[in-house]
Amino acid sequence: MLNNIKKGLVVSCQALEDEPLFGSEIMKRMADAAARGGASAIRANGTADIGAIKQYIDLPVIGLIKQEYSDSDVYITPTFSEVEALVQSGADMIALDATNRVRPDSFSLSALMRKITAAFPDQKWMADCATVEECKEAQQLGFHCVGTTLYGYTNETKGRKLYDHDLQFLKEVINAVDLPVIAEGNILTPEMAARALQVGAHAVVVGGAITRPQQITARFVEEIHK
Ligand SMILES: CC(=O)N[C@H](C=O)[C@@H](O)[C@H](O)[C@H](O)COP(=O)(O)O
Repeated sequence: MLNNIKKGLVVSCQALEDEPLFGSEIMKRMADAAARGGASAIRANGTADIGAIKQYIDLPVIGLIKQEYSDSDVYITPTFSEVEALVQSGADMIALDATNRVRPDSFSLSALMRKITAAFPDQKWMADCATVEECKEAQQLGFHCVGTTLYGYTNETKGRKLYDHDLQFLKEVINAVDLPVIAEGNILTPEMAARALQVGAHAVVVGGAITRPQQITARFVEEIHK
């Protein structure tokens, strides 16, 4: 899986229930469009979307389940039960929140990793991180790659964007770990994606700039009304 996406573009095809494109019929077509455009893999949320995409096109899928819990801010594949569902859905790699935030039931990331790697020894794991320390920790815990997915989305990193200072955070992560580093989060243009690969990212994930037309429209509207 990681070899297949090397220096490639992973397109994140996600629409939540409150978004206009919500629904597996639409997401599988979005994934088909990405495949026809040359994507090397798809990132998708939820077993319904993942199943539909895997049936419809022939690309590897990085799967996650966004699930909110009242006792935690962690919402990307927070617990064993989401992992179990993702394994059954056939996701080729599973992405989990690997931040240092408290997880549901205060179950630690290291305990969760022990449990899931024992239960599903052949599965590949991607760590969605927000800090360099979290990426280093993820490497220790046995993840196969790390992503910059949550940079700017935790209290500790609020207000920051991956593209700040010519991708400084991404470069720091690449220097700090030996694992493949996936550049993900707020990559808005082809030039930014190319730059992420140029500075050493293994692959780049682009979501909203390709698959969330409401975000794309809002950027156009903001620019023309400046
Ligand atoms: C922070 C969070 O919840 N990120 C989610 C992770 O799967 C998705 O909502 C993003 O679309 C994805 O990371 C790609 O990023 P962007 O859409 O910015 O290209």
